[in-house]
Amino acid sequence: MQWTVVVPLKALARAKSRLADTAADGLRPGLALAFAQDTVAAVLACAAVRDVAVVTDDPLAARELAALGARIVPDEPGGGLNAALTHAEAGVRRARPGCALAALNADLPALHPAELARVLDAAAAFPRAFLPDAAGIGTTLLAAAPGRALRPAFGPDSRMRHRASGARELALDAVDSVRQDVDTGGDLRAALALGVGPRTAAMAARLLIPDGPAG
Ligand SMILES: Nc1nc2c(ncn2[C@@H]2O[C@H](COP(=O)(O)OP(=O)(O)OP(=O)(O)O)[C@@H](O)[C@H]2O)c(=O)[nH]1
Ligand SMILES: C=C(OP(=O)(O)O)C(=O)O
Repeated sequence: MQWTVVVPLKALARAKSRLADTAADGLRPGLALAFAQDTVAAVLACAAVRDVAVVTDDPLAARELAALGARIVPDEPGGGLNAALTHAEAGVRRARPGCALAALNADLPALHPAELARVLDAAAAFPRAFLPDAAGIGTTLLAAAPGRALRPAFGPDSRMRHRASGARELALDAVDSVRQDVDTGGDLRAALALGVGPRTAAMAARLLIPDGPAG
């Protein structure tokens, strides 16, 4: 099965507020963009992915991610993450009614295309499925089979809420790069230890965070 992946991205100036103690205000937008670029580049390199739509209102991010090959959907509702995803879902399904659709966070800088393919292949067996994040509280990926609505419930305790919504929780080994979202300085170190994409590695060097396995 070939997937359309929707990646939501907040305006960079407001993004990654929980990284305030790791990256100064002047560096955080660039760091959020680097995460999104490395995430989107890995999604585009995934054999199970047909195309990528980024839903965002950020002009710089839109330009940079379109240059990588993503389609940009304006965040017209302006009503937060789940409204943005549902809006993008409607547009994608208007254009291609029979597509399989997955929502994936933009803060997965260690994302490995082969691991994403394994998660999407596993999700294909269920009407709706999701992958919990590395912390075990949130969600990094929510998938809907052709003809099924995504019904996103991202946000606080989204693992519990996606489970309660009837989506199948995927229990997979060795997909750490798809689970490792970066919300805190500790998450960033964990992602660096997994191995991040080139833009995040360059930004981490500016933050003076050593790259490679955590000691
Ligand atoms: N298009 C869109 N994307 C959003 C919105 N809110 C969050 N996102 C994206 O959804 C994913 C999870 O976002 P959050 O954890 O809520 O926000 P964050 O910027 O990553 O981090 P914090 O500011 O620390 O909460 C990230 O990819 C965000 O960029 C929104 O209102 N619109
Ligand atoms: C929005 C979510 O992500 P984060 O962990 O980045 O808040 C979520 O897990 O539902």
